[in-house]
Amino acid sequence: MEKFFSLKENGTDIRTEVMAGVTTFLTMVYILIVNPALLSSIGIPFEQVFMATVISAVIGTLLMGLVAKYPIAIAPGMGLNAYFASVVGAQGLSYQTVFGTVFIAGLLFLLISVTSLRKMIIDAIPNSLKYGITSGIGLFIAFIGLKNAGIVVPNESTMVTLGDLHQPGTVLALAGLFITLILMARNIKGAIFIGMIVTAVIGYFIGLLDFNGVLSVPPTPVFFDIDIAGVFTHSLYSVVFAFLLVTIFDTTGTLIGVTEQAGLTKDGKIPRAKKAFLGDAIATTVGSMFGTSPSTAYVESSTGVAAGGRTGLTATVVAILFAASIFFSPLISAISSVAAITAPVLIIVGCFMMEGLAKVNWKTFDEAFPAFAIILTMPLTSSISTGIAIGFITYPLMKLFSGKGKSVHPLIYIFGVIFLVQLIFFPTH
Ligand SMILES: Nc1nc2[nH]cnc2c(=O)[nH]1
Repeated sequence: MEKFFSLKENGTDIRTEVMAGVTTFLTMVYILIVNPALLSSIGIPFEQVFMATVISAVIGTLLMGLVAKYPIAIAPGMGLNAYFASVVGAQGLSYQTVFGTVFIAGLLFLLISVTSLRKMIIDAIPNSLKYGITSGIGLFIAFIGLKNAGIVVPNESTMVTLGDLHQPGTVLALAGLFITLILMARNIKGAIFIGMIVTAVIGYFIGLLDFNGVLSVPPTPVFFDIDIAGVFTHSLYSVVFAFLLVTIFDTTGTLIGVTEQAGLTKDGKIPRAKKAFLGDAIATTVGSMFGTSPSTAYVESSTGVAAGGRTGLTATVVAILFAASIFFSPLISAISSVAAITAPVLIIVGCFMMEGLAKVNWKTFDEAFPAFAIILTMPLTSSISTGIAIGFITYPLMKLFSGKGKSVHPLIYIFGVIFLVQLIFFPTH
């Protein structure tokens, strides 16, 4: 094991790596609760999503640990699951058809990962768009958290307003949010997970949470409940594109951030980037076949790195813990059914995703405005793909008008025209 993971070379040992793996697992295990909660709200059977979430997290994270050998975990991303749900709800599409879009995005991602297109796309996309998109998703999921908790409600004249803070569910969500924030401010490992459990215990005693047991035989996974032809009959190309772009940007940004933090980059580059991308692409494709939205490298991996994790052993430990979770479906199912328990997580993870805004050059207006336009429109239109489109349209336009048109990669102009045509003539979600 020492040799396989080059533990000594990376200045680490088995004990540190195991502790780092446990830390990362504790910070991201909420996804096993929140992902089925979000996706079952649009009709996908809870147990199908639960098993699909475990399967994609285990496959993606194992590939990251054993093949790419990074202390980085992969699982279905927050934001993309919410976007998935909004596409199904808004257009009356079946979830099987939207799984078809994830499947095609996964295959394209596989193709891009093994060719030079990967580098070209990553190099061509400016920081304002890359980080604007991740941050916009952060606001988008935080808004969903606020709505689910009843903290923000519809209003005729202002569209949204503050909800009734006396409702039991809203009070529980606020209590859960503050408990988790206190744990995070105290740097407690697994603060999000512990916060959810404490909120669930309070919820149980005040009668908002019902559960029948903790352990059971794992549910049977559902395989290939998917409609690929529907993607073409409904022309869902912009949805495929949104899934594809977001997974590529998100994984790139997270890989750069976490490998830099771990001191694993070489001359500013990520060694074995191709293998890491392949891990994510495979997890996304397999996930769509079992029933979940696209997977991505998790920012929460930074907690394991902070605990000393430097090698693929950390990720392997995370994968083993995810695999062991399949026996806890009754407990997870009960917790997922109470929005007040999952809403604080959506709000807090939303904050994590805003981190990239620091990398946008706010002093240069033609860089700042496209990023601003993305983070403004994503939550307000409840659409990640609309936010991406607005970013890709405004960026080259701003550069052209400010006389810097030549500094923009031709690919961005092509994307800009495609998004403009799509937004005007084929508005999907
Ligand atoms: N980078 C990243 N980390 C996450 N953690 C939870 N969801 C996400 C996501 O969508 N992207």
